[in-house]
Amino acid sequence: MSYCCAFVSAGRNWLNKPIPLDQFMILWFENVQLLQNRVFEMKLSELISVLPFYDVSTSLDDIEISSVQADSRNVDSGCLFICIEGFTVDGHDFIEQAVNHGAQAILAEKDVKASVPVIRVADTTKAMAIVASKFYEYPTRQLPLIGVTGTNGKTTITYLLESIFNQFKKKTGVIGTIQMKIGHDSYPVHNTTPDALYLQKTFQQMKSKKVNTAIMEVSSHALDMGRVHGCDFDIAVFTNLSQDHLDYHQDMKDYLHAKSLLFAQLGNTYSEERKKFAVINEDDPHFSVLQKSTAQHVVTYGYQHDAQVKAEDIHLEVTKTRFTMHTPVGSTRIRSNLIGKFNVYNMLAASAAAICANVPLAVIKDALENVQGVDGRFQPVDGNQDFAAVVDYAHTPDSLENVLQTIKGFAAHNVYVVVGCGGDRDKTKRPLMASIALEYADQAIFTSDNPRTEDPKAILTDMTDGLHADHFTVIENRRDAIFHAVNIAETGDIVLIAGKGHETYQEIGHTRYHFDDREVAEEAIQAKEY
Ligand SMILES: CC(=O)N[C@H]1[C@@H](OP(=O)(O)OP(=O)(O)OC[C@H]2O[C@@H](n3ccc(=O)[nH]c3=O)[C@H](O)[C@@H]2O)O[C@H](CO)[C@@H](O)[C@@H]1O[C@H](C)C(=O)N[C@@H](C)C(=O)N[C@H](CCC(=O)O)C(=O)O
Ligand SMILES: Nc1ncnc2c1ncn2[C@@H]1O[C@H](COP(=O)(O)OP(=O)(O)OP(=O)(O)O)[C@@H](O)[C@H]1O
Ligand SMILES: N[C@H](CCC[C@H](N)C(=O)O)C(=O)O
Ligand SMILES: [Mg+2]
Repeated sequence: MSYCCAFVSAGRNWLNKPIPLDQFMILWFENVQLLQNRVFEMKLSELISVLPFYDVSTSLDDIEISSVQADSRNVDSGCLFICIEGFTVDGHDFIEQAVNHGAQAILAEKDVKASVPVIRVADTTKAMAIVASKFYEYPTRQLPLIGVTGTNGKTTITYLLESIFNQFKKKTGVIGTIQMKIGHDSYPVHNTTPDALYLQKTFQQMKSKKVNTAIMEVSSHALDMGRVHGCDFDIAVFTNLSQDHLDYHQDMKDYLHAKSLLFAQLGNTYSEERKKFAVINEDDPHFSVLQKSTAQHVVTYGYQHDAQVKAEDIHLEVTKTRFTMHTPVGSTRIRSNLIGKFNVYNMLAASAAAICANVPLAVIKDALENVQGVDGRFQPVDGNQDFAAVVDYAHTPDSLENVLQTIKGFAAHNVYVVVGCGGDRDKTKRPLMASIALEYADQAIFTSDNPRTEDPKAILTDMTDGLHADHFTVIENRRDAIFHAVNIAETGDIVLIAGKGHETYQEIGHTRYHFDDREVAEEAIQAKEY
C-alpha cells in the first residue's frame, strides 16, 4: 500500500493533476470491468452534507442512495429524485411517479408532500450540480477538462482537439452537438451541453475508462442554466460571438454575459501545479470583455492583431488551406484539408489550447494535417457530378456569410444555396440569413429546417418579407428544394445545402422524421437528367 501511495502521488498527467486512485488501480488489476461498472452508493445524510442550508421533513437515518435522477421516468429503487421546474413542466409534479418507481428521497425547492423524506433547498438546479459532483466523486478534479464556447466553431474545435490529443497518444472524451464520445465509442446526446447530472456521471465514466483529457462544447444556454456548475475547467476557449439564440437571451449583451461565465468559472485562485488558461480570439470585438472576465492566464489567437498564436501567409484554396502558424513555442507551416478562413481560426484556437496543455507543436501540425473534415461541416457530396455540392451546418447569419464568402471565392460559375431557418428559435435571424443568402448566391432556394411547432410557411414568410431581390425561390419541402437546386446546377456551379449538417432528421411538430441532406443530395445527383 505504501508503494501504491508513492506511485499515486508521483503519477501526474499533463495538467499536473494527480492520477486518481481508481485509474491507478485499473493499471494494476486485470479485472477492469469490475471497476468500470462500479456501483455508486452513498448515505443520503453524507450526500446532502455538501448543501449548506436545507430543511428535512423527517429523519434521514440510514437511507442509502444508489442513483440520483431529475427525470421521474428514469427513477429506480434507491434513487434521490431532484425536482426541477422546467420551461415545459414542473418536476415537482412528478414526485408521486418517482416514488412509485422507487425514489427513496426527494430534493425539492417547493413545499411538497411525499411518502418519503423531502429535503427542501432554495434552488434545486444549483443543488443538483453540487450533489451530482459529490455523488460522482468530483471527477473533473482529476480529469483535465477543456471547454469551448462561442457562437460558431465549437464542434469543429472539439474534434480538432480530439485529433491533436489522440495524435499525442492520449485517450479523449468529447461532449457536444453531434454526440458524446469516450475513446472511439459514441453515444447519442439531447443537448450540446447536457445537464449537471449527466455531465458529472459522464466525467466519472470517462475517468474510469482511462480518458486522459475531456473536451466539451459549452453552450450559452448551459452557462446560463448552470449546467456546467461543478465542472473544474482547465482551459476555456472562446471562438467568436455573433447573433444567435435571441429567442432565449434578451439581447446580445445578455448572450455575451452568458459566454463570459465560462471564463469566470476558470476560478479566482492560482495553483503552481495546475495552471489554467483562457484561450481567446483577439480578432473578435468582444475580446476585451472576455479577457476581463477571467483571473487566469490569457492566450490570444487570431491574425489581425499581435496574437500569441497567429496565422500569416494564408492561402485559401478549393481543396486545401495553407498558412504559417506562429506560436510561443515556435512556428510551423500547416497544410489542412479544412476549407475557408473561418477554419484557420478554428485551427488556431485548437492549437493554442493544445499548446497550453503542453502538446508539442510537431504533434499539433501532424494532427491538423491528418483531419479530413468534421461530420456535416463543409462536407462535399460526391456523385461524380460536374458541379460541386456541399453540405454545411451554417445556421446563423455569421456562419452562413462565412461559408458563402468562402464558396464565392472559389466559384467558377453560379452559386446556389438551399437554406431555411429553425422553428421555435431566434426569429430575428430569419431575414438576416435570407439577405445574406441573396447577397452571395446567384439563386437562393428557401426551404424548411426543423420547423418544430411553427408553421413552415410562416417561417418562410419571416425570411422573405421585405426582401428587395427576386433571385430566390421558395420550396417548403426540403427534399424538393434540394432536388431543384441539383437540377438547375450546371458544369462548374456550386450548390450549398446549409443548416442541417450532420443532422439525420427533420423535426416537424414534436416528431423527428429521418432526413439527411447528404443522402438526399446524393439521390438528387443520381436522379439528375442531363
Ligand atoms: C429550453 C431548454 O434548454 N430546455 C431544456 C430543459 O428542458 P425543460 O426546461 O423544458 O424541461 P421540462 O420538460 O420542463 O422538465 C422539467 C423537469 O421535469 C422532469 N420531468 C419531465 C417529465 C416527466 O415525465 N418527468 C420528469 O421528471 C425533467 O426531467 C426536468 O428535470 O431541460 C432539459 C433537460 O436538461 C433539456 O434537454 C432541455 O433542452 C431542450 C431539449 C433544448 O432544445 N434546449 C436548447 C435550447 C439548448 O439547450 N441548446 C443548447 C445548444 C445551442 C447551440 O449551441 O446552438 C444546448 O446546449 O443543447
Ligand atoms: N470559426 C468560425 N467562425 C464562423 N463560422 C464558423 C466557424 N467555424 C465553423 N463555422 C460555420 O459554423 C457552422 C457550425 O460550425 P460548428 O458546428 O463547429 O459550430 P458550433 O459552435 O458547434 O455550432 P452549434 O452552436 O450549433 O453547436 C459550420 O458548418 C460553418 O458553417
Ligand atoms: N443547436 C442549434 C442547432 C440549430 C440547427 C438548425 N438545423 C435548426 O434546427 O435551427 C439549435 O438547436 O438552435
Ligand atoms: Mg456545436
